[in-house]
Amino acid sequence: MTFDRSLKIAPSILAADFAALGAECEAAEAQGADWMHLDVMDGHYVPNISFGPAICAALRPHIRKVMDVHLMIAPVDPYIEAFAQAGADFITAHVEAGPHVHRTLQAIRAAGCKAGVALNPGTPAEAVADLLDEVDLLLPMSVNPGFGGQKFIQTVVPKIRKLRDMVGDRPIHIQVDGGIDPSTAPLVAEAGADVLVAGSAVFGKGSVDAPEGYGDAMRAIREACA
Ligand SMILES: O=C(CO)[C@@H](O)[C@H](O)COP(=O)(O)O
Ligand SMILES: [Fe+2]
Repeated sequence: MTFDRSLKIAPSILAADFAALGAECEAAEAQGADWMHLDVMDGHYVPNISFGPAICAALRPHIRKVMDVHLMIAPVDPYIEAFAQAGADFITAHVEAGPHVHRTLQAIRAAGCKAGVALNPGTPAEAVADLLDEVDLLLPMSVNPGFGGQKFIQTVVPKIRKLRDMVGDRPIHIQVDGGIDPSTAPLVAEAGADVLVAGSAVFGKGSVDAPEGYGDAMRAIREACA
């Protein structure tokens, strides 16, 4: 199958109604979401706690498309199998989260998942230069991880360009996460990102009872990038 470098929108359920997560995932997909982004936070690597593998497993039957799990946890390795068992398609770990990133990425692939590596806004693109053979996805963060609804950090734009050059023809997705909305999306898409994570810009615009707002929000992002 040819590698899909077209623009994809991955709503982050961090901004969804936690009391109705299954219905929220179904609503977002019905309204045009390409991937579903699940933010796992441990209160240690980041100063917030969200949910773990049990919630991901419970959501799997409600997600027909790509289940994209963003791990903001340290350590990572002891939990890879649990997220793979939960049904993750992509598992992304932070390059800053441990000393043996190669081992982590290889373990993700060995567990049958696609492997992603995330970089915090203060981490240079070069930090992943020696990892390109081990990854299916690069995630330069456009906010410091831990919370939704933060302001987009502009320095991610030249970093995306640099990562795009480094990737060349390799089948590696470039995902961006944090503060993505119709005003910031075109900047990152033009720089070379193909997967745009958006939390508040999608789930903040509707509800399970009024899901058309999600569709309008995703259309606005796509149109801004066209
Ligand atoms: O990983 C994270 C935050 O750490 C994200 O996935 C957020 O959930 C994005 O939220 P918005 O900035 O789009 O509201
Ligand atoms: Fe995320």
